[in-house]
Amino acid sequence: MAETLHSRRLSLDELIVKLYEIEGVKFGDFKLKSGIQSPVYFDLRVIISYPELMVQVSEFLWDAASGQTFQSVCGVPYTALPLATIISAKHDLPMLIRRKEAKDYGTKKMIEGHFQPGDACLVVEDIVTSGGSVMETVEALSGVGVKVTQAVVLLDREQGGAERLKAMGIDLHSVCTLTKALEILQSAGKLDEDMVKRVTDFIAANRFSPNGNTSAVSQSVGDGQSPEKRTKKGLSFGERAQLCSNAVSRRLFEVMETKGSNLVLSADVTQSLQLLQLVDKIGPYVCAVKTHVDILEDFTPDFGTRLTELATKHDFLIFEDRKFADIGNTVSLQYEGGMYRISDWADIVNAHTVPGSGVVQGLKQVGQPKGGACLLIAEMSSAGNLANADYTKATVKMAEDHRDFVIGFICQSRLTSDPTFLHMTPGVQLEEGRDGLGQRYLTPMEVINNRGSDIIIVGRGIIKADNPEVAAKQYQEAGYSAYLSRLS
Ligand SMILES: O=c1ccn([C@@H]2O[C@H](COP(=O)(O)O)[C@@H](O)[C@H]2O)c(=O)[nH]1
Repeated sequence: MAETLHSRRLSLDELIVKLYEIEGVKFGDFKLKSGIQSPVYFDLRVIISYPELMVQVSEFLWDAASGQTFQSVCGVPYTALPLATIISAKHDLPMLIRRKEAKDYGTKKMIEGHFQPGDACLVVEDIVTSGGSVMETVEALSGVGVKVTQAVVLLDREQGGAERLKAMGIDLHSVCTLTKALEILQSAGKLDEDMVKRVTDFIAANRFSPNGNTSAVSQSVGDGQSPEKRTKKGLSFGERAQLCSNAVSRRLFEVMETKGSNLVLSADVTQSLQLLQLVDKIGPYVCAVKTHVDILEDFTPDFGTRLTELATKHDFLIFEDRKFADIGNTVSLQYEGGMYRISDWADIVNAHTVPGSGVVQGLKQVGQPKGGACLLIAEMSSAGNLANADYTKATVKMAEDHRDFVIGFICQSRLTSDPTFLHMTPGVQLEEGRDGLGQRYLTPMEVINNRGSDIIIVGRGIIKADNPEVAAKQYQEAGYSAYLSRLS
């Protein structure tokens, strides 16, 4: 009878060669999601077709995490889910599953499985690059009170992920590093010296800093520029998506990149049907739709579901501009309950910071388990508003202190160089000007290119146009070309 993998533990060298043979790792020229050209590409999803190999990988992972104590194990979806399942079954360690969906309607939870608050959980991942996916899972677990201080990965690409996780208090144990894998594959005659050098150079030039700051991310390969020049131009929305540990900001950046839109429609109309019809027309041009649900004269409980269906149809996020501004307990009730049940359908809400950080804590308690996120109002567009420089600075600090739930700002200019924070600016029209009630308008070019914001929020410039769809297209183009000119 042929020897099966079950009958004998593979050595690390054998494991890496096997992964190469099943094309879990490939060498050549690959365009990554971020647009970067890479000489190496990992697709460890293929291991699900090799059950015996999956068992071997799981045992390596288990050994790499040995010596730690956990009450549960949780795989980063999707590739690491079967690996965590095998560890759970073989070592009688209860498993938790993190739902990958950023949103949760109704009763579904973000974390499935039984646990006690304060339980320690081992997070399992197949590959770590920036550490973003591990952090996403850690945050979902932390949101329900499960502690994570240890994570284990099959392959560490050595691009700064371990350091970023360390900065968040998580020790990353790896079965193999990319350097070691290259060494093994070269000795096994699978790679020549030239390819090993190409990959090593690529990794050295593409590292993430522990805090994800733009200045420390050098993406010099692929466009022939020096890291310094590239840094000055800033990162693309796609590159910033990869740095986000919050699922909502990551998704928003991805939608912006994919749809070529940094336009948010402010759907300030007073009839539900009018709003839904408007959104159905404008949906293709926007990355998010902003609502003021309390101005609807005919609100019914199915409003959220209908808007959510349109969000799925046109691939945008929903931002309820509720501007919470009360003590934590009250805002948590306002967010979750009442007749609007905002936390059931809005991906993003926002808050004034005047009550202090309790407002964020109250919102986080409700929103985080449901996959929601929050923007802080750091500056306003209206004439004579009281948000002075100190207030704005304190707001930025509050966002930094709650970066697991706060994803950015409502503001009039860029407030921080941290590429994971989103900057959204209202008070935008194609011509500068004012309305009769103190609203001040800047142009997309001024807001995005000159002031460094990311997103334009446009209401009446679209809604009151003769043809809102044509206007939305114009704003989409104006906003996105201002962003592209900032990058070039
Ligand atoms: O500082 C702020 C904060 C929020 N808004 C909101 O944005 C829209 C702007 O609508 P326009 O018709 O484009 O003027 C509106 O919903 C405001 O509540 C803001 O304008 N300024």
